[in-house]
Amino acid sequence: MVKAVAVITISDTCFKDHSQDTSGPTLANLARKIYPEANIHTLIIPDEKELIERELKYYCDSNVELVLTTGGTGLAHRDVTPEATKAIIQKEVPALTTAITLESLKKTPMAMLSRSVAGIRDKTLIINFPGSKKAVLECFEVVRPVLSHAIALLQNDQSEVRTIHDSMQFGNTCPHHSNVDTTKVALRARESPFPMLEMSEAWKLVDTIMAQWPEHFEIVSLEDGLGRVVAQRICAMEPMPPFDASVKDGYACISSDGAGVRRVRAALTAGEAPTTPLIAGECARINTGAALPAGADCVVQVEDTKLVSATEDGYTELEVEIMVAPAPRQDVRPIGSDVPMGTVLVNKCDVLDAAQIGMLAGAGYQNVTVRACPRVALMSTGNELQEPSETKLRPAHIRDSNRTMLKTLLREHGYESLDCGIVRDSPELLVGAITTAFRSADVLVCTGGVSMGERDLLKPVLLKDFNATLHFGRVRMKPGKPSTFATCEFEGKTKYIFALPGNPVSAYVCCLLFVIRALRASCGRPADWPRLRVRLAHSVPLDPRPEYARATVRFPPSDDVPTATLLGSQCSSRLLSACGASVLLELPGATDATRQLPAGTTVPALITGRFDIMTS
Ligand SMILES: Nc1nc2c(c(=O)[nH]1)N[C@H]1C(S)=C(S)[C@@H](COP(=O)(O)OP(=O)(O)OC[C@H]3O[C@@H](n4cnc5c(N)ncnc54)[C@H](O)[C@@H]3O)O[C@H]1N2
Ligand code: MOO
Ligand SMILES: [Mg+2]
Repeated sequence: MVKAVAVITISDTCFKDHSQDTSGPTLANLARKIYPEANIHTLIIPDEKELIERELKYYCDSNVELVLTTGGTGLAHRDVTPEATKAIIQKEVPALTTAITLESLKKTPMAMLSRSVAGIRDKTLIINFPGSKKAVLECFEVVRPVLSHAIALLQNDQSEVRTIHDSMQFGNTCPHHSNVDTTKVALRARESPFPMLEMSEAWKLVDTIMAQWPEHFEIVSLEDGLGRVVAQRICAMEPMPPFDASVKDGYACISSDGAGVRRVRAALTAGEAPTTPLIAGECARINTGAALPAGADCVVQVEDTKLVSATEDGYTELEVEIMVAPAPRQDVRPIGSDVPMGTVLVNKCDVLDAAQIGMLAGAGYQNVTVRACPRVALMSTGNELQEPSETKLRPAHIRDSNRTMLKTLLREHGYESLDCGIVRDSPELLVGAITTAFRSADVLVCTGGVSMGERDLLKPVLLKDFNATLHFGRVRMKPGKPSTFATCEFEGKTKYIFALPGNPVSAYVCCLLFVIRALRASCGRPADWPRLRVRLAHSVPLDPRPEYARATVRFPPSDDVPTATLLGSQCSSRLLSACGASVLLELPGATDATRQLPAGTTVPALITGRFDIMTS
C-alpha cells in the first residue's frame, strides 16, 4: 500500500503566485485517485537546481514512495528539473519517459522539447512531468498502469508484486480510467438506493432479460454432449440390429425341422458373417449377437441340446439333438427390432444423457448439434483475498474460496467458466479486469463488493464506467440480499453481469438461484429448479427475510413425505452449511405471528443438489 506521495511544482511563476499553479493540483488529484489512502504532500518551489535537489532528497529520505514533479523540463535557460533529478537519483528508468514522449508525440510535436527524467533514489520513484495541466493529464495516463507495480518492486512488497503477477496471469494487466470517485467517503450514501425486490420479481427480470440471449448452436463431439440441449431431431439412418441376430448361445435352426438330430454345418461367432444358407436337417452353432445364416429362422439355446457325435479329437461337433421343438423366430432379434430405420433417437430440446449418447454412437453419429451456452467469466473481488494456493496467510487476509467453489458448482450443473482471478477493490483495477472479462465472455459472475462499504465498488463501476443498467441491486432473500443483476453494451454485444455478495454461502445460493437458472434458460433448459415438499425434522427459526436454507433429505419408510434436516448454523459466511446439501428449503419470512416453524411442518424445497447423497 502506498503511504505517501509528494507532488512538487517547479516554477518561478507559480512560486511567486501560487494561484498560477494548475498542473500541481492536477497531479495531486490524479495521485489521490489511485492512492486514496496515501498522504499527498504538495510543494511549490522556484527553478533552482540546488533547492530542487534538496527537496527531492528530503522526500526520498522521508520514505515517500513516489515523487512527481511538474515544470522545468523544457529548453528555457531556467529549466533545470532534469539536471537536479539526475544529480540525486541512483538509477534512471528511461523507458518511463520514452513511453511518455512517444504517447505525447501523437498529440503534439512539442513533446520533442521535453527533457523529463524518471529514476530511483533508494526506494523512491521520481518522475518529471511537463509544466502544463493538459500535459500532466496526458502523461500521467501513460505511466499510471505501471506505477503500483514499480512501487511494489522498489518497496520489496512481495504480496503486492505477487498480486500484480497473479492478475497479469489472468490478463488483468492494466488499470483503466474510472469515473468512480472514491475520495469523498464522508459523502457516501447511507441508505441503499436500490429498491428491495421480492424474489419472484427478481426471477422475472432474470428470465425476461436472459430470454433476449439469442439461440446459438454449436457442433460438439458425442462425449462432450452430456447435459447439452439438442438443437434438432436426430433419426436412425440404419436399423438396429442391422441383421437378424441371435439372443442366445446355441444353434441356429430351421423351426419347421422340429425336434430331433441335426447335422452341425458351421460355427458362427459374433462378428462372423455367415456365408452359405442352412438347408433342412442342418443347424449352425451360434453365439449371442452373431448373425443368423440365411435359411435359419430360430435359435435353440445350448441348454436345450445334447451332443450326438463329434470328431475323435473333440475339436468338432458333428451332430446335436434339439430336445424341444423350436418356434419360428425363437431367440432371434430380427433386423431393426430394437430401432427400426427412421426412429427418432433424440428430439429437439432433449437434454442429452449417457444412454442417448450411446444410442447416437450406435447409430453412427460422431457429433451432435447442441444449443450453445453463454461463455461465463468468474472473478473474485476483495483486498483481503489471497489465492487458495498460498500457504501463509497475511494479516487480516483470507483465502479466496468463492472462485473455486463457483467454478465447480457451475461445472456440476454443466457449465464451464473462464477464471478471471482476484481483483482488488479499486475502480481502475475493476474497470481493467471487467473489460478483459467482457472481451472473452458473455456472462460475468463476480463476488464481493456489492453492499454498503466504501470499498464496495461493483455497482458504481458498472453504472459509471460501463453505463450498465442495474435491473436489481437488492433482493428480499437470505442469504444474498445485495445480489445484483445488470446488463450493458460492450463493443456491440450485450453483457450480462451477476454481481453476487462476497459471503461464500450467499455466493453459492445466488449462483444456483440466479446464475445457473439464467444459464439453464439461455441454453434451452427449464429455468425453474424442480421442487419437492419436505417435512422439517426439527423446528426452524425464521428470519425476517425469506430464507433458502441448506438441508439434507431422508426418505423414511414410514412417511410418504421426505424429511429435511438443516446443515447447522445458516450463517452466510459458513460454507459448511452447504456441504452435502441436496435441497434449498424455501422458508417464508417471519411474521409477528410466526417466528419459527415447528418440527413436522412441510415446506417446499428446491432440488439443487444431488440425489445420490440423500440417505434413506
Ligand atoms: N451496512 C451494511 N453492511 C452490510 C449489508 C447491509 O445491508 N448494510 N449487507 C450485508 C450482507 S447481507 C452481505 S451478504 C454482505 C455482502 O457483502 P459484499 O458483497 O459487499 O462483499 P464483501 O464486503 O466484499 O465481502 C463480504 C464477506 O465475504 C468475504 N468474501 C468476499 N469474497 C470472498 C471470497 N472470494 N472467498 C471467501 N470469502 C470472501 C469477505 O471477506 C467478507 O467477510 O454485506 C453485508 N454488509
Ligand atoms: O444476504 Mo447476506 O447474503 O445475508 O449474508
Ligand atoms: Mg462489502
